[in-house]
Amino acid sequence: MPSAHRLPVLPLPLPFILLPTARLTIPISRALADNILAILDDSDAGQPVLAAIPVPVSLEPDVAAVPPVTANAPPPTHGVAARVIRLARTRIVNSPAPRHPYVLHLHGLTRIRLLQPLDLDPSSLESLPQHAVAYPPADTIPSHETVETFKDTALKLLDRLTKDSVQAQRKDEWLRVASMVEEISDHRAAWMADVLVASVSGQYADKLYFLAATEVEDRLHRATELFVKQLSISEVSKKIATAVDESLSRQQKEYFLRQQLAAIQRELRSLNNTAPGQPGSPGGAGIGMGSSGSELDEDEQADADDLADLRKKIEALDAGSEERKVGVREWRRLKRIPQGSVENGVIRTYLEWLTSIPWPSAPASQTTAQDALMDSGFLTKARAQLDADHYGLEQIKRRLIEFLAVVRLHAMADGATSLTPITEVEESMHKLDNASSNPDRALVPNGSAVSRQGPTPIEPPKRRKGVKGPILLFVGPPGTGKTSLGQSIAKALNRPFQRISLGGVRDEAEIRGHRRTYVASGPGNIVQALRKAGRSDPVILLDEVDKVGHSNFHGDPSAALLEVLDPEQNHSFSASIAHRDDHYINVPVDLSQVLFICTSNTLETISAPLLDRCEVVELSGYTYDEKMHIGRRFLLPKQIQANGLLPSQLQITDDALLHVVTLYTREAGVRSLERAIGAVVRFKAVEWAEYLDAGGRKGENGKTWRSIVEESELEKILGVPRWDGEEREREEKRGVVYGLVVTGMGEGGILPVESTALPGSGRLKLTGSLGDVIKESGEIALSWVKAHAFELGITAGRGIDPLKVPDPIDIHLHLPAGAQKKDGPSAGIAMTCAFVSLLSGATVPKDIAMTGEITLRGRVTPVGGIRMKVLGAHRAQIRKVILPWANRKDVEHDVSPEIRREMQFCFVRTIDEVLDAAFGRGTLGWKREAVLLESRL
Ligand SMILES: Nc1ncnc2c1ncn2[C@@H]1O[C@H](COP(=O)(O)OP(=O)(O)OP(=O)(O)O)[C@@H](O)[C@H]1O
Repeated sequence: MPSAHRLPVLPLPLPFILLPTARLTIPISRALADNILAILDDSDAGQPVLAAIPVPVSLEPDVAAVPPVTANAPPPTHGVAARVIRLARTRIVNSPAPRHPYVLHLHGLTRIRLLQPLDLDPSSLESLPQHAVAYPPADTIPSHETVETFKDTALKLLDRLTKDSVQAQRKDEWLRVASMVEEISDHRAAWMADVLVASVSGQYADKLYFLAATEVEDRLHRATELFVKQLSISEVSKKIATAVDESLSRQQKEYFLRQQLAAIQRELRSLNNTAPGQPGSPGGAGIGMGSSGSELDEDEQADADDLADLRKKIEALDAGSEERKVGVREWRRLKRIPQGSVENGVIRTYLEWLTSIPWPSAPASQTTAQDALMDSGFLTKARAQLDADHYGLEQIKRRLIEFLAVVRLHAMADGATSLTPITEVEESMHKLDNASSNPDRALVPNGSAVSRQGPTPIEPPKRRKGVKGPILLFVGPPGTGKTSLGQSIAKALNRPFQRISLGGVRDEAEIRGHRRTYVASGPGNIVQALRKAGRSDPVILLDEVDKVGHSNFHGDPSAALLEVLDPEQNHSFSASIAHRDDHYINVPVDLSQVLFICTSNTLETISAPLLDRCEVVELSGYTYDEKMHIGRRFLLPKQIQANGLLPSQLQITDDALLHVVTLYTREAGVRSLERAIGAVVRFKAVEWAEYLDAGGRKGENGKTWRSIVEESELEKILGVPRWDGEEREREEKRGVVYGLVVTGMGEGGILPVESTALPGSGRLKLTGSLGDVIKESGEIALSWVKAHAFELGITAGRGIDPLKVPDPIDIHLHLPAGAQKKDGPSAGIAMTCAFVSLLSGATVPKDIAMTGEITLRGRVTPVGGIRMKVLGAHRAQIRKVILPWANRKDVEHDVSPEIRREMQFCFVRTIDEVLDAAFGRGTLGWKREAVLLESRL
């Protein structure tokens, strides 16, 4: 270096390095900044030039002073002359003062060399010692080959950098540099080398080595070496990245290949199955990978099979239908979502539900149901079915046959070209029914009754839209055959039967399903029933509709139920299909083909809108006689079969059965009778088994086997009779009268009305969980008795309060079974009789029971539940019932002739008549003229 000059030396600590043409920003200490400022102040030119010399000393005191890469590096004498562009103070808010609070911006100008190596004492790094520097000679023109090699390598490196750049802007920059390199002339090549080496990343030592190259030729060689090294580094990293990528895609490839393999195995297996003649063929054995595979492979296989099944089911859905669209959409989502994820499972479950619902479009077996309806002998067969399953219930069976006839007419009207309004059809049905009292005659749609022996063949309709009719509501106590009647209707219609228990349903979602956003969501019970039925036209029995919850924070289940029982669809011939949504399925589900039947124990708690949609069919309960028949003809054979005996192996005598019916059960239905008969049959089955075990001769205790069950054996089998002596315990007592009630379960029975007098001040006390209406009835009854105390012979003169004279008393009236709530006006006459009995001393016989509402003027007005009450009274062995005159028609219509024959009915209009009927004429000291006189007043 020929010329020498003195410059302040700025040591560049590790890892900073500045090349000619490049720019650099470094943090510096306050002391160094002060020194630079001092130079700036002295400088005339404004931007002083420093000698920037890279030194192997770190800015951070704890970093090793000389890193290994620089161990063989030349001593710190080489650097660049750098112009100070800017000195600034860094501002970091709320932070302690940094050790290097200033930043210095430098611009590299040209290579220089210190004539004396720099002292690496740390204190000298803070000062700017003046050093003598030498400038290199002016650049010569390098050889063309050297330039070409340099350009070649540089372009390769630039190409790699362009390819590896992720950002588009960076790519463009590299491309621009590459085009510059291509066009650079030989004498500018060395300058280009400085620019490129400053721009590409490289190791500190390599750059230091490059900086020290003062000769042009040498500089280009060193730059080429550096590029080659850089290129190989980036190629190696690329290779590593590709290798990682490849290993990932190999896994994917393996997965797809496995899937294909599974599909091929499946196909081969089905081929083998269809060619039973060559099960052991070499080809087949060779391919039989399934046999050598583990059970884990089988699991995978089963999973793939399930998916294939699901796909087939979606493809089987009617093209263009809503369910198909949703199915396809969800299937696509399923394919996108990784297997084993929660979402995947959720979609699969949904698709399984969606495809398992019997959509009307599916190739359904409704034809069988339709054929059954179109069969001209349909009603005869239906009647036979009802008779085969149920004893008695004549009126109900007649009503059901009417119902089925309407269903049939609807089905046929659907197929007819002009649609008849439902009312007309129903009217014609009723006319037909009235015209034809002959049970041997069946109803046909053309409005005439014809003999069953020669039914007119009916032309099947061209179009089939399912069958409709009013919604039946069976109301009655438990065990009276509501469910089994529903089953018989389903059998008659040749449709599947499903029962949905609505008792205690509080959550709307139980009917409508949960939205799919809920974890473990699923469809509602209507859709579940449809799936179980496997057809879109089942008979669905909605059990205990009276016990469905009303609006609460879980929604409104009764409103959801109403929607299911949409009257629009059930009371019209409209061809439109009523759709009801299930929140989970979220595709309109067509319920127009479903025949809904509801059951309930009582009408009281059913909401009015629901009641409005239903045709009520009341089942009141059975008499002893009917129970005997049901027991013998239906329940006993059923139990014998259920317990594995033969009819010849067990007989129950009439006396024994009557004993069971009367003394072991008292309910309106036959459920406990069925249980009791079941217990008897099981007892005998055990005896029979023991008898067989003992060699077929002697049974338990050495007795021989007896197939006949007699009355005397019952106590041993069923225990002490529950109702034995109940009648005997009933007493004819002053102040006690028997009323008639219907319980919340719809069961009729008798209820004692007890009254007693105790010292007091003329007050009435009423107990027994009584509601307001029944309490008011009690007050009316007492007021009437007080007002007529003289006429009844209770007081010696008019205007005397029997509760004050001769002694002041209180009356306490109680209705037992205090835990059960009681209300209603029907105990009016019973309470009046109880007060009269208590105050007059006359008693009402214990086999008399009564029901009826009273008015203050002494009139008796009608009450409900007569049939249930009368049946209950009959079961309780009451001989005489006192009923309001206006209820006469109920007894005539609803009470069977046997019961009417066995019991005495007194229909009364006034309390006078009640008292005569209850106490017997002449028992009370009536002063009737006075009553008449008062009546006239
Ligand atoms: N008239 C009848 N003839 C023959 N069997 C009958 C008759 N009535 C009821 N049963 C039988 O009594 C049993 C109980 O009847 P079912 O289950 O239909 O009663 P339910 O009214 O539906 O009772 P719940 O209200 O408790 O559901 C059944 O086995 C049924 O077959």
